[in-house]
Amino acid sequence: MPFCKIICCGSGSNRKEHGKKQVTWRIFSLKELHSATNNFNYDNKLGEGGFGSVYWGQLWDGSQIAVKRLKVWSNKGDMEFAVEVEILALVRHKNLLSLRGYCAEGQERIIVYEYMPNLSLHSHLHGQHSAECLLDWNRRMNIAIGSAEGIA
Ligand SMILES: Nc1ncnc2c1ncn2[C@@H]1O[C@H](COP(=O)(O)OP(=O)(O)OP(=O)(O)O)[C@@H](O)[C@H]1O
Repeated sequence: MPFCKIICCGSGSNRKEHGKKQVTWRIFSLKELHSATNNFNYDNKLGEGGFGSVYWGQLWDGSQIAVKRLKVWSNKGDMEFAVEVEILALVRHKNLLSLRGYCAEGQERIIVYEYMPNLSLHSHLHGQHSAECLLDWNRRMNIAIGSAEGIA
């Protein structure tokens, strides 16, 4: 899903706050992101998608971020990067992941998002947390409607 990252598991009150606050994005330096992620340390790795690896990081002000780093520079990767940044910079919705900014230095292409704790919806539906999570049909319907609202 290249440009519509849907928030699924953040805490309710934080999500509302983020929905109202018009958080603006900015350009990050590579140095700042190295420092925030402990040099893209393996221990900070949250996961991996088609674009590249995603790392947890913390900025100087204490705020937590998720840092997605393009694995190998290519025209296709560069295009995906531009599309995702452009769209996320334009849209703000409580059910969409907020863009914190990006970094484009040399061949590095990095997208910085707000950090979403509590793992992905996929892991709650089908992964290791599906047994303990107990999502009843009511909650599943609310998630489906919330996702549809975010996409719309
Ligand atoms: N903002 C975030 N906060 C917390 N974890 C995240 C965040 N973004 C991504 N992750 C973690 O990193 C993993 C990979 O994210 P990514 O967005 O690359 O996945 P994808 O949608 O499958 O990939 P792609 O669309 O690039 O093919 C996610 O499954 C999730 O565990």
